[in-house]
Amino acid sequence: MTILEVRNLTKRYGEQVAVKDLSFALEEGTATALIGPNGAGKTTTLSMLAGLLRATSGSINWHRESGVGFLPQHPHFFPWMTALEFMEMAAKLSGVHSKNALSQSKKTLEFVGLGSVQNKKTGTFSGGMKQRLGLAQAIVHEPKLLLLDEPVSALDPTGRREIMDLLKSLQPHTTVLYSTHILNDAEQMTDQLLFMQHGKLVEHGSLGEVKERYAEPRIRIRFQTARQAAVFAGQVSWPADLDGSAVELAIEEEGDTAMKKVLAKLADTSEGVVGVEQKTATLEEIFIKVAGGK
Ligand SMILES: Nc1ncnc2c1ncn2[C@@H]1O[C@H](COP(=O)(O)OP(=O)(O)OP(=O)(O)O)[C@@H](O)[C@H]1O
Repeated sequence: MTILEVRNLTKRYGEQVAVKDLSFALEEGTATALIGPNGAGKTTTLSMLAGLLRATSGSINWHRESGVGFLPQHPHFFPWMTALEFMEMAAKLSGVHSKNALSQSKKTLEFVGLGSVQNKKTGTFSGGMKQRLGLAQAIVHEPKLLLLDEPVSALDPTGRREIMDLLKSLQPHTTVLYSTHILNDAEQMTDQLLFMQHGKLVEHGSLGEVKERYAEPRIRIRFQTARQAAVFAGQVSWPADLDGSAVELAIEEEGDTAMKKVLAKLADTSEGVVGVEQKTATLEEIFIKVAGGK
């Protein structure tokens, strides 16, 4: 079921078009990563979806009764409040009945790993703790749709992994749309990729679909020594790039065929092979290609 549908969404600031003719849909229970270079229009898009910014034109349709949670890129916490006080306030503002606000806040703080510091002032919190608190305030009312603007970009790798794991554990009950600069994280949790540039959607699809579109089939063969690699590169008829003691072959053939041919060639002539692998483009490589090419 489609939980949110965006059609021809546009936001102008005077002459500047921050978001242009953006259309996409979110299916219930899925995770969508919104990626794109600085200034692409990600924050503007999420702010319009969260209802904080009025669109210049276009439409946003979603089931309002399912509830929406929003984590802004730079959430503001009142430093003199304890985490629990802040959460109770956030819970009430999000429509949690006041008699349930305390218990719901405690439960959510526990869920994001802040249970033991619930009575500490938020002003004393580290970046990672603040990010967890930001996530907690976004989910305290158990929304069906969660919008997160750069939920992990300010964190170290451990913190990022923890937050991503928390987000994954919300699925499939929650539909998540999040922007990120950390493409490795986007690869970990995404059913759909939306790639924005200059306010426009320039690529979208599942991770597999996008990868396939940009895949340049290559086979990488690692040798014990650079000399062995060079000898092999000189013997093959395919385009070959040397990379230290490895050779990368660009072979434009269907799936297994290329690999079979390479293995046959290796069995014939080569010494010192320590590994053979089919390479697929990483999201980072695709990002650079898309961002550089348009
Ligand atoms: N209030 C504003 N007034 C004028 N222009 C704005 C305003 N807010 C954003 N913009 C412009 O709109 C464009 C999109 O900005 P936005 O913050 O949405 O990008 P972003 O993809 O979130 O970037 P980042 O990854 O750096 O957060 C940028 O060119 C920005 O300068």
